[in-house]
Amino acid sequence: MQHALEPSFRQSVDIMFNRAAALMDIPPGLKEKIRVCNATYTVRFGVRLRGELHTFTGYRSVHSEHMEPVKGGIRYATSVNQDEVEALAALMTYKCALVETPFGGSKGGLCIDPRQWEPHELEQITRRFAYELIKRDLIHPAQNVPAPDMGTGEREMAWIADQYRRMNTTDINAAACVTGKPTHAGGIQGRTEATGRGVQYALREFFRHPEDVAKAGLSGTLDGKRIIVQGLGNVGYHAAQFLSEEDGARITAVIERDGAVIDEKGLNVAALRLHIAETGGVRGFPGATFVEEGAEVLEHPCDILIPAALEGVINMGNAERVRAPLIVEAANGPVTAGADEVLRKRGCVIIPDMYANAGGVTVSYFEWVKNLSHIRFGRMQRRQEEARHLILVDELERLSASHDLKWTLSDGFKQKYLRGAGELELVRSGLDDTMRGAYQAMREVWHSRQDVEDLRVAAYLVAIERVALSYQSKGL
Ligand SMILES: NC(=O)c1ccc[n+]([C@@H]2O[C@H](COP(=O)([O-])OP(=O)(O)OC[C@H]3O[C@@H](n4cnc5c(N)ncnc54)[C@H](O)[C@@H]3O)[C@@H](O)[C@H]2O)c1
Repeated sequence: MQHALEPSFRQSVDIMFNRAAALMDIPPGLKEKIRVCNATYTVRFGVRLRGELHTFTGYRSVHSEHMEPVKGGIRYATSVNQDEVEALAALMTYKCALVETPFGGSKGGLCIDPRQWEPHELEQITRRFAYELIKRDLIHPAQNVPAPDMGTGEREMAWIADQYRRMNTTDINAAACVTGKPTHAGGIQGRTEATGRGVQYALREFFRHPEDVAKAGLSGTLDGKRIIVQGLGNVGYHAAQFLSEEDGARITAVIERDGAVIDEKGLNVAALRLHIAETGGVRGFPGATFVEEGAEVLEHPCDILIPAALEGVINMGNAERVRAPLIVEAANGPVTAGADEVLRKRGCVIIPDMYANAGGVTVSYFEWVKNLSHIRFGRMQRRQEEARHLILVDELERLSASHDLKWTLSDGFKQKYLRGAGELELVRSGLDDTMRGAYQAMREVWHSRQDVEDLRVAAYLVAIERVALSYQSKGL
């Protein structure tokens, strides 16, 4: 997706890293150690399908093991290559450090168009790929824990978990070898929508700071804001759905593979998703204007642009024409280093990928912890809550009796307080807390240092500092 003369995705990430690292007082050798990708494993394997042997190429990169396990999704797309996987693995290191999930960075990919294969064929391919990675501890609960990314979801994660279990029958922590599993197979509630939910929480947090909103030339709240979304997949769909349903934003355009649909009054996101599932694209969605050249819609006027599909879509070829004052990088690397500079000079505010899409890894962390603890997430907390509220209820009843008050506590009241927090509530509040905390960390750097121009450099500064501290305290 990069513009022909631009650096590659990995080089683009390096340029962004170096821009931040240049402002830091850490030894050059350590900066270099943090920047480079530790190792990339390439595998080519054959699977007999439809009477023929098909060879597939896959990768698993480990960017940084300053903390283990390392963490990062597995992508299925024909465009997957080593450069891309290494760039994505690097972003995982910085993302995990920024939101303080105790993981190093990793990423995997398989060169495949998943739409060309039947589910049972995909299962065979996924199990074979997983076998290759498990054999080398590149999938392992204590060493390397994948998750879904573009082209994969809970179905693929369930196959990977089962493959690991078959190959490690005595590992009691087998379920923690991968996150993003279905809830009935060791997953956690709220993981599927977590990245989109995180995008919503990131935007909410941004709009809680009028000073930051003004930097983008905007004002007010999310209510009524015009949003363009590219990619109505897992991340884009949930972000668009939550922002329109719960925050009053208008999704004025959606860009997909086959083109874009526009409706200034606001698209019905759920109906559009259904239309895509039924027809394979956005073309023909009732009541909306269809544009064949979808990418051009990235340049349409709006308040917020949310690229949620591929890297490099905002590049030197179109950056000058992108009119959104605020860009939220729901995808990884949607803005190239060159475009980043152009947009920055024009005053566009970018909420960077390593923060904006960190909701997925945050809730993956909760799932991993749940799997390792072998306790339903929220159960311990619920017991504590119950104990606290029982004391409260007792106290209130005692007080009302001792003061001869003419009321007693209703059963409904008692129920409400005795219910405690369920899994989904805990996941959501944990995610919200994480997104708020990480924003505050970035914001403090952004506002307190004259030499920090934007949120991206602020995010890198926070992340690199934490990784450096981890390496320094361990010794290399
Ligand atoms: N899934 C996660 O939890 C997660 C977490 C963090 C970051 N991300 C990042 O978010 C992005 C999207 O991931 P996802 O999981 O939503 O993938 P997905 O496969 O669920 O959805 C991707 C969507 O983009 C669309 N698309 C593909 N090519 C396009 C093009 N050229 N123009 C317009 N639309 C196009 C696809 O049709 C699909 O609807 C990726 O950059 C990924 O790395 C995903």
